[in-house]
Amino acid sequence: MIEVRHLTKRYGDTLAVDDLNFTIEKGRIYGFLGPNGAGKSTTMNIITGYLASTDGSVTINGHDILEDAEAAKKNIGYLPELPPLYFDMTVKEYLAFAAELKKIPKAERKNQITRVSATTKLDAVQNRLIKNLSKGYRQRVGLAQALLGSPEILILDEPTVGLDPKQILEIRDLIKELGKEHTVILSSHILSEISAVCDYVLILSHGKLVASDTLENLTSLMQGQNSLIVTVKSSKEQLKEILRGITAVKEFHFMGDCEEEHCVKAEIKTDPSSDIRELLFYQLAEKNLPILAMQLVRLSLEDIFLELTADDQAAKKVITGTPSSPTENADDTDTDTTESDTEKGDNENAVHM
Ligand SMILES: Nc1ncnc2c1ncn2[C@@H]1O[C@H](COP(=O)(O)OP(=O)(O)OP(=O)(O)O)[C@@H](O)[C@H]1O
Repeated sequence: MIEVRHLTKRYGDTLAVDDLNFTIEKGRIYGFLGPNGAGKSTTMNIITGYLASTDGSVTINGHDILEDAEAAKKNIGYLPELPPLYFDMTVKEYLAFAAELKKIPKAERKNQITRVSATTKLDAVQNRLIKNLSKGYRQRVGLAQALLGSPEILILDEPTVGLDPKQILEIRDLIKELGKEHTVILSSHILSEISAVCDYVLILSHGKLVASDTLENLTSLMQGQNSLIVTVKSSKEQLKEILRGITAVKEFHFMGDCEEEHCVKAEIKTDPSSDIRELLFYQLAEKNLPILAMQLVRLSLEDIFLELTADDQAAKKVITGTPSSPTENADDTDTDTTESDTEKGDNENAVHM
């Protein structure tokens, strides 16, 4: 649907987009995520034909955005970070104006305006001046404008910036609805927004793509395994003996901050497909070793984002595509195979099975 190949953009000495390659497929909601200055807006402006690239190509449904701009742009509805609204127009006037600009045939304009107004719930404010609308409603007008011409793809640059919490939820729900009929690319630096709305995540850092995968795969790729933190009323030796007998346990280490007396706290890493909580409970119960706390830890998108966009990490880690290529993640894993009881740091006393 959209093919981005070797896309590069320089502003003078600033390399804003650095050899980007990715493909957008039909029917998904894509999250375009990255810290400020990562190159999200620049990439979106190039994909939508608002900005020329320094190098590389963007093809939309087979049409090159530079060589075949009109045909390519027909497939895209764009809501820029600052929507180009005319504040002295009413909603109805503005949508008529936008329909004309998009060269929608005159006979179809009225129907299309009625349709996009209903979708974005603008019916009640058709005759209001845009300057008198709330920011949430103005954003709906921007979305309605993007929907004119029934484009297959919607590109939304930070669509909830500056909205209040209620408006944010309304716009998110609207985007999810739109995702049923359109392929959506949504840029945001709000992680909860991407988690709540998107099926697929592209993470940019310093103009480079550092991750491209489903949210689910990203989590399991980054994590590689499940992590369980337990506090048990036992000695280290007793807990070690039990953990060594459970085949799904990949490694464990003792943590230094057990609050209770005569107890140990350990982090246990297991195969991602295994949940050892019940087995561990029964085995500890058999030995009369009470569990005081047990917590399954999963990586949040925030953890993944911070890891991938940390300056030194971005250069060396690239996660793309299927979950069957986790080797780039291997340097995450502590390969120390020696056993140690010292309680210095979390990874210094790791015991690998
Ligand atoms: N017109 C411009 N002239 C010079 N440098 C620019 C211009 N536009 C963007 N840049 C620079 O290019 C880099 C990428 O900017 P861009 O706006 O694409 O990032 P972004 O990820 O969208 O950030 P934000 O979330 O802050 O909008 C930044 O270093 C920015 O300062």
